[in-house]
Amino acid sequence: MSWTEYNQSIIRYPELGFSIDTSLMDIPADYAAGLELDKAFAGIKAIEKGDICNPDEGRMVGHYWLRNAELAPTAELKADITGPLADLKAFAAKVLAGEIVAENGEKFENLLVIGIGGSALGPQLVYDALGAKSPLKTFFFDNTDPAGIDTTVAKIGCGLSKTLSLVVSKSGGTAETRNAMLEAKAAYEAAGCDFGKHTVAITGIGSKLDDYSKANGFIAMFPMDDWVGGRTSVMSTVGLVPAALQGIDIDEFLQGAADMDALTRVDDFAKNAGIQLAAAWHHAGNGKGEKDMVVLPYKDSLVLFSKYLQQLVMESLGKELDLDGNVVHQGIAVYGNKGSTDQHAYVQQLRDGVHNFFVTFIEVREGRDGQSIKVEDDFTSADYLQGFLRGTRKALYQSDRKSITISIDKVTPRSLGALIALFERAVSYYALLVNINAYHQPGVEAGKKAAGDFLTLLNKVRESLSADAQSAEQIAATLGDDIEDVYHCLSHLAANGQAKLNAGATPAEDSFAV
Ligand SMILES: O=P(O)(O)OC[C@H]1O[C@](O)(CO)[C@@H](O)[C@@H]1O
Repeated sequence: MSWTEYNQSIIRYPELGFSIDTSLMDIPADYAAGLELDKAFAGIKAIEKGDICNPDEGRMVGHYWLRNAELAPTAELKADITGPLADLKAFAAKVLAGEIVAENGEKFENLLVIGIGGSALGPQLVYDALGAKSPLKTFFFDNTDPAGIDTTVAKIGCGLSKTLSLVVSKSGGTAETRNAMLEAKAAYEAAGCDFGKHTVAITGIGSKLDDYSKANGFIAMFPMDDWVGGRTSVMSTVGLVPAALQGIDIDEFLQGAADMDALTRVDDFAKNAGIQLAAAWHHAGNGKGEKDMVVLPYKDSLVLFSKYLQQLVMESLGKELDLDGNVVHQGIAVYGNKGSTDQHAYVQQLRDGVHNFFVTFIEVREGRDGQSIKVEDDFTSADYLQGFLRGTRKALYQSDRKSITISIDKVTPRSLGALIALFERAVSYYALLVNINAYHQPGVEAGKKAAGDFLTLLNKVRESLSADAQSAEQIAATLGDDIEDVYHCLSHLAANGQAKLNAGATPAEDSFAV
């Protein structure tokens, strides 16, 4: 790759301390000409002006308005953004000033965020990246795993009485979040505390959670709008309530995103990092996601960015049908962790093994805030980190492995907001280029339904247990259900003290009794 090509491939936004270098993607100069760029630019405008761009759910797609309420298509929608923003800032200020306190009159010292998917990943990323000096130590329940919940409760320990909980669910009906909330309630009650007096809801108006919050005397409820998707909700009340409570400058966070939005909505391919990122993904995977995206931030505080992008990209782009109903099985698989840590893990395969990916490096130019010691005569730890990034990038390219490098000066609310906005925009553009709805998630419903079927069967199996040991086959014959499904119910009951297992040599020879 020549110096000239590097200069032609890089886009720099000095006002954001940002650059993106696609030179190592080897994109032919005329590649963009073969893409439906006009459709993508027109599509983004339709999204931002409030068309129903999530047709399957009949919803607008409004996350771009969250950082610039002036863009909202009506005064009412604008007020739905600015009102809660002012309220949440006032609320956070009162909590941090000790004006809103725990039931025992003490200042809150901890925060427990209860949510899953888009209702957890954004707050987790923001806290990890920016929350080092948070006045509220923050914990998460992001699953229905009781052992995980126990571990977190043990970590909070006697601090539970000074812990403010946020229950976050757009739909207000997500089973994992409901379960985790009830587990939290039980933990507060075991500590002699009233759950409602320590808890805030963030949910859609009129949802089950909204009703529950009123019935249980929650401290407050912050609304979430149906035109914001879970995976793009970090700049709504979902991400901003916890961030404000953590003392993070949410105005800067929103401004970074607004600035990136402004720079990536221009109809000029040469200047638009969002459409160029989408085009790079398109080229890498032949418009069909044939290559996975490995995300490698060389900065510990961005370790969750790969996980965050995994939901943003895969839940948005992983679709069976296109907008015309054709079966397309679109998507881009995303995984990653951080550099240079991963150099001592899977980078070996990236360099030498199966060639099914491209890398997105995230470079943070400043090593640390402050002076560094020399770890060798001439070098600091930051020199090494930079050396490993540049070295890995080059070594991969020498073995024909492509990469994008995105650089920011440092991890700040502003740069994180800009990074998130860049990827949100690239996802929108990519979806427009390949003609899919990026804003629904029908596939998730199949798993939820199957889980419901399992629970129904679990009840039936539990009731059919008797003092006489029976095999899965016998119980399945009585119930008229699938033997393997019945067997898994029996195994689960036995592992959780609700059935007695007489182990045989094979699952068919196992038998179960009450
Ligand atoms: O905020 P909710 O409604 O609890 O949903 C949580 C997550 O579940 C999903 O709807 C998928 O089931 C995600 O899109 C979403 O982020």
